[in-house]
Amino acid sequence: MVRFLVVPQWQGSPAARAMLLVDGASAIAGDLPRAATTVLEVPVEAGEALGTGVRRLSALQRTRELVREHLTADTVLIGGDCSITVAALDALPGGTDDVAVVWCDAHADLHTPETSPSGAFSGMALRAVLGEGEEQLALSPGVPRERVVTVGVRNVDDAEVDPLAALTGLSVADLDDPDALAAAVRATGARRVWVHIDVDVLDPAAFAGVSSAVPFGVSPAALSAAIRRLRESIPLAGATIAGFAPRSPADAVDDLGALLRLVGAVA
Ligand SMILES: NC(=[NH2+])NCCC[C@H](N)C(=O)O
Repeated sequence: MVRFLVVPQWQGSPAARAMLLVDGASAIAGDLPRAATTVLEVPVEAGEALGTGVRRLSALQRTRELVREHLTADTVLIGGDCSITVAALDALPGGTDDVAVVWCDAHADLHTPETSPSGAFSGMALRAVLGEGEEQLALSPGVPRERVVTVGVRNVDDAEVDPLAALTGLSVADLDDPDALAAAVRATGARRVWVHIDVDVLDPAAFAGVSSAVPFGVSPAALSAAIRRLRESIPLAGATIAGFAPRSPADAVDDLGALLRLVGAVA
């Protein structure tokens, strides 16, 4: 049975109001089956960079330990900021040798501490999945780039252009074909797949509660259909739904339909 692990980490976010991610995590948690849900008590304080180029590194490390203690097979992680996926893959039962990673996100998240405009770890999260960047946080071994598929990335900083081009990427329009994602992941040869969803991959017209909205995203229906089709050919190793940052409880209610649709697709 699927377990939900709610990780209200905000310290990886570059947003001015990053703490809205904590509200987003609890709004989602309130709609999950209680018996299958664990809410982690992550640090509330900001933490320190400890001489690295990653802001709030100490808090991120503490949360990573907590994820390691609680992650089981078949876990759906609920964020929080999107860097919690790195913690999950680091602790994944069975390791990542047979795992493909599908990164659904408006942003490429391919910075290193040297290139990051913000010092926020969420902007470095996919790079850390590849095993690069700050070594205290990067996966070791990383997931080889041949086993990473990006979906809906459309806000790319200059330093991210080359590393993004080295990955297989599906555009928003590519998802018009509901089989495209399954085919791309099958081509990696992986036997399991981790699906990472930052909700900013969705179109802002369909989903408002994100810290930095990027126009021309995917529809909740197209993304859910692609994930369901994917799961018919490759089993999930787990999934992440991150980046929900509602401005108010009333706004959170507006987005819950789309969120539950995504939860239904991965759980
Ligand atoms: N998944 C996200 N919300 N990423 C935000 C990254 C924004 C920007 N590229 C940075 O590194 O600061």
